[in-house]
Amino acid sequence: MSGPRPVVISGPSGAGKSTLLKKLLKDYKGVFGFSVSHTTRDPRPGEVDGKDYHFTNRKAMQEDIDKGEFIETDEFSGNLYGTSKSAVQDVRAKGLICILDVDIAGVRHIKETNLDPIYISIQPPSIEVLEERLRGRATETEEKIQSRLEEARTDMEECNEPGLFDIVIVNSDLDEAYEKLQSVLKEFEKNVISVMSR
Ligand SMILES: Nc1ncnc2c1ncn2[C@@H]1O[C@H](COP(=O)(O)OP(=O)(O)OP(=O)(O)O)[C@@H](O)[C@H]1O
Ligand SMILES: Nc1nc2c(ncn2[C@@H]2O[C@H](COP(=O)(O)O)[C@@H](O)[C@H]2O)c(=O)[nH]1
Repeated sequence: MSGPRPVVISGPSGAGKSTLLKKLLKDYKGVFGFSVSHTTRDPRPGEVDGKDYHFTNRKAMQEDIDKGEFIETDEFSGNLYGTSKSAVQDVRAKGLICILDVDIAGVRHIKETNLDPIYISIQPPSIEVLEERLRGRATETEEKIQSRLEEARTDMEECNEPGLFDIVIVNSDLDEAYEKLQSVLKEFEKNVISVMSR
């Protein structure tokens, strides 16, 4: 694919990916665009269909998967998630750098495609802090918190696997993590340095 390299952001649920991405997308309007994933989970209060996710059901999503409309999909904590080809194309058609937020299985699936993105993992400082953040967000049932923590343990172990990520950013202090994210993007996306530095 031509154009600037997309950016894949991954990391445990609750590590702070959306918080960092929302800030980046707001601060760099006209530079980055978000690939809106599909999911079968219910919307959280404040989430907007078509902006945060394309909220769907399993039958409809499976039909679209069978038609070959997805780059990658994964089952995460009891729900299906996936990146459609059109989600990425829509962003790229606008000339924006496409940002994808996917779990670690999604990272592995994308590695088998020709997308050729930059891979960034956002990690929490510890599983205890992650649990506090997930509980503090107050969006999950106890059962879902436990399932997300289980997925997180695997993610935290696997994120340092050689060659899997270009960079792992530990999100302890939000401002520091955001600084690091910006500097990593400026380094990798040399063609947009001037735009980002304005
Ligand atoms: N550095 C930080 N310090 C303290 N709290 C943080 C920090 N970063 C994020 N948070 C808070 O942690 C919670 C989880 O953050 P966020 O929703 O961005 O995580 P996420 O990685 O996008 O999770 P998910 O994958 O489930 O969407 C939010 O309530 C957010 O405000
Ligand atoms: N493989 C994919 N994973 C995705 C996609 N969109 C989001 N995600 C990941 O799901 C979990 C949970 O997200 P939440 O919004 O329910 O908290 C998180 O790790 C996301 O990164 C996708 O299209 N493909």
